[in-house]
Amino acid sequence: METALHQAYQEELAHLEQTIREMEDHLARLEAVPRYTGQDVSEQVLESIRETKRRNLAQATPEPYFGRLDFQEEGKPEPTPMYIGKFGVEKADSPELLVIDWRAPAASLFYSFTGGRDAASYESPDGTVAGLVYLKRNLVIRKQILQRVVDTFDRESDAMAVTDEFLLYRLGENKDNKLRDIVSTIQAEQDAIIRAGKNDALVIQGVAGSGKTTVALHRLAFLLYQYRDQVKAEKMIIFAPNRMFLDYISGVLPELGVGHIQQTTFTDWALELLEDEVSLADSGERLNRWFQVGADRPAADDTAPGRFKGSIRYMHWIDSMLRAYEAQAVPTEPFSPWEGKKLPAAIVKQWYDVENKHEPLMKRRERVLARMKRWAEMELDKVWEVHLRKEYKKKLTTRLREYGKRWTAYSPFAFYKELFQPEAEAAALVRAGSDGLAIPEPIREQTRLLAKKKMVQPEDLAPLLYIRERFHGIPGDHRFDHTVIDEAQDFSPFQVALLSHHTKNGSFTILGDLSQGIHAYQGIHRWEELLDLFAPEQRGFFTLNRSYRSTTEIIQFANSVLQRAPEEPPALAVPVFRSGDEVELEQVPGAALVPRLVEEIARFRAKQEAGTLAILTRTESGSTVLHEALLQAGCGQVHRISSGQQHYEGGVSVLPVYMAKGLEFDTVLIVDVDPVHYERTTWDAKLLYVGCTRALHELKLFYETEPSPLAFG
Ligand SMILES: Nc1ncnc2c1ncn2[C@@H]1O[C@H](COP(=O)(O)OP(=O)(O)OP(=O)(O)O)[C@@H](O)[C@H]1O
Repeated sequence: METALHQAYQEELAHLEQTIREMEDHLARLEAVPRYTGQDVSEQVLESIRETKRRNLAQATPEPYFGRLDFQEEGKPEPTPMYIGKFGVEKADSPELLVIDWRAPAASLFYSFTGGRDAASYESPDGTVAGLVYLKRNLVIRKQILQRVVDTFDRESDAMAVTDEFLLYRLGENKDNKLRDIVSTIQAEQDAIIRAGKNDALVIQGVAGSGKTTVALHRLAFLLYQYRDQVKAEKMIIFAPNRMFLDYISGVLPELGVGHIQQTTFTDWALELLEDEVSLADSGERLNRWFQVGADRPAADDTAPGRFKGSIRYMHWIDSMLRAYEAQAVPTEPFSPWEGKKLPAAIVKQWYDVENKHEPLMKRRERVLARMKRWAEMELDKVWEVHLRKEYKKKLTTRLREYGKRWTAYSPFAFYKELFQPEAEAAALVRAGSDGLAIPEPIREQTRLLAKKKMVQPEDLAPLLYIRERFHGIPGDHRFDHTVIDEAQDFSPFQVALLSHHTKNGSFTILGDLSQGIHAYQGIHRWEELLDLFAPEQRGFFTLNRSYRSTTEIIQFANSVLQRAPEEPPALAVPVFRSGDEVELEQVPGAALVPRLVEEIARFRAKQEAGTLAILTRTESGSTVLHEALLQAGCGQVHRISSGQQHYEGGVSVLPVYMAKGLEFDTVLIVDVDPVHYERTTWDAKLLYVGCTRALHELKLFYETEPSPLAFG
């Protein structure tokens, strides 16, 4: 065994040296060709090909590949080794490949092959390619140095079967403050999602730590490779829950050689499209209200403003209001540009209802008014008396302006605001098309009060954009080639329906976890709420149940939290077998908590590779107080993460548990795990579950007198 490993290492060392020599030689030759800056189109194309090769070679040389697969295609005399890396690299003087891009069809076998002696196959543009796998090997190369060779399958050896050894080695590493790519260890169930076709709306329910975010980012890189003639990076967009999270994931795409993909939050995107006509009511205050401890917390049912205004029923209500406006907008009197001349109202209506029917509402208005002007000018040309013509022209301008005023042009916000006014006009609109939906009085009142200050809540943004779309349309070139929605359990059906209008061909990756639905006052409660927005043949539903982030002990503990909740959990995470320390639930009297945490931080910092540690509090005010106390206790640099945070610094952080969603830390310490802060409710169970599943290697929970019923018993 030892000898075999040694031989494999020597063989790979020689191959690596040879590959690097060839790559460096190739790069030197390309660098020697002077950059073409002239106007000849074919020369420009050749230069751009050379430039891509230069870039790929420069990016690939430090770590040219991470995997090797020996595959004997049916009909071929012997197996051929394929080396798989982040970037495809050709030989200098032939189109033969030194390294295959991980996204290429042949490379898919490296991920989908999970062992066994039977024939394996992959799909290529020319059809299915079948054959036998002889060897699957993982290689770790850092800065051109071969660090590790691990065979996960060897047909020649009886001792070997596919194991997770290499995956476990990668998972055991400490993390810094950024999410990383996983190209070398993508698992078969993740690969199926990454390589799914472009024109499907994929909805992925994945347990905490199952790699949803990571998989979505790899999928973008795949789509850009596979459909390079149809999709452009700058036409793809990722929606993430907050700016700090965007900062946290910002490293993955550049690592995969992909740039220029738009990354935003729904709020930022919407406010920009609305040209900042409105501002958002204080989001920190809103979070504090929803995440407060005790009986005053509002119910997260369908009457919660976010659920109500995020529903498709509400979208239909807005629709009916727009229809009412459409029906009533055109003045009913004829247009008279001057005495004695009339354009019958029926003709104006005909121009509006028939000729411009397919235009958005405000464009229709503009077009009809322009048409009326043209009609009047033509009539004016028939007037021969010069003095009358002059007089009529003046009148025409004034009367057209007055007519235009009677035909109200709204901005999206002005229109939306009207819908909540008790006054006559809104009442008329309501009568004309309310479709029976009664807006609960508290919601109406709150919307009205905020609107007076030109403010809205996050759940008003989708309706506002919807109105904007109906008023002005969405230009074709403003639509996205692909849209990713991360933490989609916090999105409303209205938001997703709206985004589907902004996305070509229903090309979506929508991912989330219902067990982490801690914003249930605005998000979905079942995936069907989103799936039903897409035609059955155009959607796909995937589940990821294996959790890669945390140790077995942590996952088992987190699962037990969900199981102690009153409601049955949707799906429990299955840990990858990576064992670590037991989860600790520790009683610490109030005054002793800060010294105890200081001790934990010191112990953590003393480790060779310290990584990241988070202390999770139940509320934002709790983290402010604790952060201050830790600083007072001389704990050194500790970051406090609050809502509105832009960057994630790593190191030691104190934050409310709901802000930790999507992030991960080597060590997690959760305080106040008692019956007051974490009651036996489904909601609190989800919160505590989110907290526990942030930990990669170590999890400790603290309580003062009695542990939370969700953590014990
Ligand atoms: N195939 C894999 N190989 C190595 N690491 C992986 C793999 N899949 C996931 N991971 C790691 O697991 C961790 C969790 O990944 P990620 O944050 O994408 O999961 P998630 O499902 O979005 O999590 P959550 O819902 O809890 O926020 C990351 O550290 C990621 O690198």
